[in-house]
Amino acid sequence: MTILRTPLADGSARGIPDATVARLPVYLRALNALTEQGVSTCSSNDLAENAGVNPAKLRKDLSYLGSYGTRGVGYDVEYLRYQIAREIGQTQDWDVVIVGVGNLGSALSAYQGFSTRGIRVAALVDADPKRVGTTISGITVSSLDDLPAIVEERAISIGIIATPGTAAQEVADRLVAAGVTSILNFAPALVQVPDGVDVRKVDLSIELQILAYHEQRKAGNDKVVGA
Ligand SMILES: NC(=O)c1ccc[n+]([C@@H]2O[C@H](COP(=O)([O-])OP(=O)(O)OC[C@H]3O[C@@H](n4cnc5c(N)ncnc54)[C@H](O)[C@@H]3O)[C@@H](O)[C@H]2O)c1
Repeated sequence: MTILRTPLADGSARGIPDATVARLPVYLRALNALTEQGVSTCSSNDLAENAGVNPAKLRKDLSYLGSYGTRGVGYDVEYLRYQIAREIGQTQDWDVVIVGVGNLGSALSAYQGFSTRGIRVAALVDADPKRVGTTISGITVSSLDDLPAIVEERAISIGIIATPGTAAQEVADRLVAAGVTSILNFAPALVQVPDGVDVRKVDLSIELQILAYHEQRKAGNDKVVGA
């Protein structure tokens, strides 16, 4: 039996390209589904099909983890789940703080799907005195001034910005000063952070614009076909 092992580039998550890291949760979801179906081993083709990616891309992605496929047998589903979960930090729970609990922040705090990914909304913070002290999704909203104490007490390293764009930089600065080292920014503003702090920006309007672009092209193509 030949064990196929590809060594890690540098043995750390930093050695894995961002695009691969972004696909790892998709593989994990596909592996979870296979486990639920009672499947214990799977080929890269099966896993790729379940994950909706090209098999060559999947094999390349898994090679960054040190792929543990067995020739003729495939991947051990349970072990691969463990490997991916470990790589993306899902073997431990991560407490996050949401800053800005208006429409979006409240909705995010109520979302049940984070917990299955090891993400726990541990604290809610807002600048509006009318919101501070209220309870949303079972969590009492704290004042922005309490952010350093909250981050320290709960050992929070991830913060979500759901404030208006005009407040985003100030909030990012406060999160970083409090000790947060990863930020998910929903506000429509770019924020500057020091080295060592990771920021990811989510912009649903850009995603929708991309779909609108494809719709426009489809409509254009239809015209050409129909002409
Ligand atoms: N990225 C996306 O895809 C996406 C989608 C929807 C909304 N948004 C953005 O998310 C943000 C929130 O949207 P919303 O509809 O929830 O707005 P909202 O007005 O309902 O809520 C904003 C909240 O932020 C609080 N806030 C303002 N300044 C603050 C500060 N300095 N510190 C802490 N809290 C502060 C306000 O008190 C309020 O509770 C906006 O910037 C909006 O543009 C992004």
